[in-house]
Amino acid sequence: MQFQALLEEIVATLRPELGREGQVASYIPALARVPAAQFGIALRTCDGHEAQAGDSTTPFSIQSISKLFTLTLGMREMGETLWERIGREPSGNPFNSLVQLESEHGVPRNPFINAGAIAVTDRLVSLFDAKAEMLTLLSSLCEEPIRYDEEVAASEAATGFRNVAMANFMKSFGRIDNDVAAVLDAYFHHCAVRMSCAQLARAVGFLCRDGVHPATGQQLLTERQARRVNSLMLTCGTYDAAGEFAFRIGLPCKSGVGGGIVAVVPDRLTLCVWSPALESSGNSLLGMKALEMFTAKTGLSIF
Ligand SMILES: NC(=O)CC[C@H](N)C(=O)O
Repeated sequence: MQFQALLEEIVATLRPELGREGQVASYIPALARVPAAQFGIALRTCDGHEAQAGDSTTPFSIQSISKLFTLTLGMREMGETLWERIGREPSGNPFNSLVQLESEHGVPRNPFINAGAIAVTDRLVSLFDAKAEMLTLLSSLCEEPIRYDEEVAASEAATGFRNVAMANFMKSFGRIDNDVAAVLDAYFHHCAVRMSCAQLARAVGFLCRDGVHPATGQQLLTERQARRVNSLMLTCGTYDAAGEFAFRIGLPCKSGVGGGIVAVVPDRLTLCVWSPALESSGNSLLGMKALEMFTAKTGLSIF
């Protein structure tokens, strides 16, 4: 299949729509300054062929896409015990909602909402330097150094009132072991990783290869764990728009409020789209359109 030509066609079709609809995330001041009129797309097949178009090498804030890698580290280190403190059900609520936490005794619905990622991060902080470990994993998957955007991390720390509330609330139920400030410092940094579409398409490659690290050939997750990450992406990866994503796109996806979305076609390829303007649930508007075009034109879907 001519993926390069297809990605160029998608960029050419959607470019005229840039800046017309949606809003750049404004609740994190450092993200509010990102110019909306940018759009990139990149893919990598399981056997290592890459294609990319538009602003595919421009680094952006990966935000909640980091929750995928936080979960990967948690599953790799803890196996089944990870699920003692985190559920596996879609929340049907915004990613930063607190409402279910009270009646559900501080156990977040899933690892892909903020509360869930904070709970997984707490487990990682108990094991190692979670900030360093994240960069080690991402740099190894991308085969080049990956770094934090300290300005974004500081901006989140200064304004992340809901995340502070959530972490303290979970701590009050005895669900957070470590100092809340230390857990949030790691969480905010993870959200503030800077990567491009091309790097992200490569970094999630293990999810279309049954958990095998694309560069080293090592088993990062077991085949069963990789399948489970994909199923969680489908049901929970795009917050309260997960149903809409399954309906329109039909692929496991994980989004972030920086405007990036990664998607997996199991056993075939991984892709990443980026455009900063978001719809009301916090997913990239043009990113969703691009993925919809991609699946419509290729017929690739898990259904
Ligand atoms: N959906 C997102 O990308 C949210 C991540 C953001 N850093 C937050 O904690 O609010």
